[in-house]
Amino acid sequence: MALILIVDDDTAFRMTLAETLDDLGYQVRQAGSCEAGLASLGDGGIDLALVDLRLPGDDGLAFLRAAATMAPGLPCIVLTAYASGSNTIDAMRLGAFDHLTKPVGRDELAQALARALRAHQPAVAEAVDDDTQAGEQMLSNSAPMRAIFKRIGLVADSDNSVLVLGETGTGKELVAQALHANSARAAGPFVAVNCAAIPAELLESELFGHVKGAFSGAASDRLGRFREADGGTLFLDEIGDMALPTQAKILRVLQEREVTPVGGRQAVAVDLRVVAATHRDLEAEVAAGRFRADLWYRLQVITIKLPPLRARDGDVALLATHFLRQHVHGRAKRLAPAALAALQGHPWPGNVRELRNTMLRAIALSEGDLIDIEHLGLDAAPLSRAAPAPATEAATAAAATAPVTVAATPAGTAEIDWDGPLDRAVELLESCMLRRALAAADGNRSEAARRLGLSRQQLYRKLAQYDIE
Ligand SMILES: Nc1ncnc2c1ncn2[C@@H]1O[C@H](COP(=O)(O)OP(=O)(O)OP(=O)(O)O)[C@@H](O)[C@H]1O
Repeated sequence: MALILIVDDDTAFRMTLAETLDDLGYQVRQAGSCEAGLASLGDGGIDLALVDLRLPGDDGLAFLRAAATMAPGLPCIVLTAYASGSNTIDAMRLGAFDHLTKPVGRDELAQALARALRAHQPAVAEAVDDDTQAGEQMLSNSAPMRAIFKRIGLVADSDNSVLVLGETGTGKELVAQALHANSARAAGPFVAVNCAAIPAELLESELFGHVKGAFSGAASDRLGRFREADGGTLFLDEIGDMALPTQAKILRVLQEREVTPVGGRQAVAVDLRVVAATHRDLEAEVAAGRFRADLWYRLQVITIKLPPLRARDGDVALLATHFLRQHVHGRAKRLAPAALAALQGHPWPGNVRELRNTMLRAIALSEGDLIDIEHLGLDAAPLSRAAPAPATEAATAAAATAPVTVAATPAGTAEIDWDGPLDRAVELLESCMLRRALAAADGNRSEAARRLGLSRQQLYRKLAQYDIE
């Protein structure tokens, strides 16, 4: 019978957990602190440890660190009341086998224990620099995101390229930052380039730099993003939007590990890790001849695919309250139950970014301390709703004082044939949303792009595609 050590300072929780473990047929030892847990570990015989991350004094991470030396290979499952990206990532880097969020269901616990005891892998403990924190916290309590946090923890230290996939606003940049912050390169620079936002003719000089006089306007030498990221991580966002000739050049740099600035003769060595991201289906782009297969192979050595927000159980409520707490200054505001239900029922095509913007707008629009359904600006029928909320706080405030009235458009969503071909329906929806966003932004394309969560280049392409003036 396996002997399980529970390390948790919450006596009531520990007792209940011990009873459940007893019920499941395990022997149990209990400890209320990191020190007591390590002492118990020193007594020997422990097959697995269940460890709360938040402990008074030395915390759960300190326990994991010490356990890796005292009992290498001991499977540890981390328990927290509140799973954040960084604590899961840290725990996984320290060799934790799994991560469970309290309250822990009996079935979930039974499965996790069975898995951990079966695998009983040697711990992959490595020294962790306590200062390595992702800039912004990635929050989630959902199972698919917990799996993502674990993956980040496991691959952060490798130097292989990582391809981050996922719909717009799912947090791809945050993943790239977390990979960097938890890697051995954390002390080096993190340089992000949005490949879709830079005109194709400038992208090369932006990425590889140029020498003075390389072209008219090149008044001085420019390092370029690859060399700026030397010793750190280069994040190539929207790589699926990059032109084929630039793709060829990126591939060469990744192969040779050196860059030649535009107009320069001398190649310069670079030492960096590349993380690329796209909301596009790169495999389909490869099949369509718009993305180089050899670059795709090289980038997708490690792939992290973020689930859309609608597939993250419980996260809408968690994130909505988080954004409320983060952005309400002064008197606290709370969400009415109907507003929470509306948030939970919304499909969130713009994912976490759209939720964040919706909350910012609601905060600006609600005068009292209650955020109700009318402050959210979510339409009952999600597919015919207006463009997503503005992206910046300034724009949010502006939108709050100037409510947008949008004229009926020639290509309204009412024309969509719901039983017809999907392509046609998507085209109608897109062109309708483009027109509405342009109307709402008084024809200002930058503002319309922001409302739609597109780069200006993407917007221009779409306007041309639908022949919209
Ligand atoms: N799990 C999360 N917890 C808290 N904030 C999040 C989370 N995921 C995303 N965000 C926030 O949502 C916004 C969008 O995130 P991010 O820019 O990383 O998405 P993205 O997938 O890179 O978007 P795009 O495809 O448009 O480039 C940011 O403000 C980010 O801080």
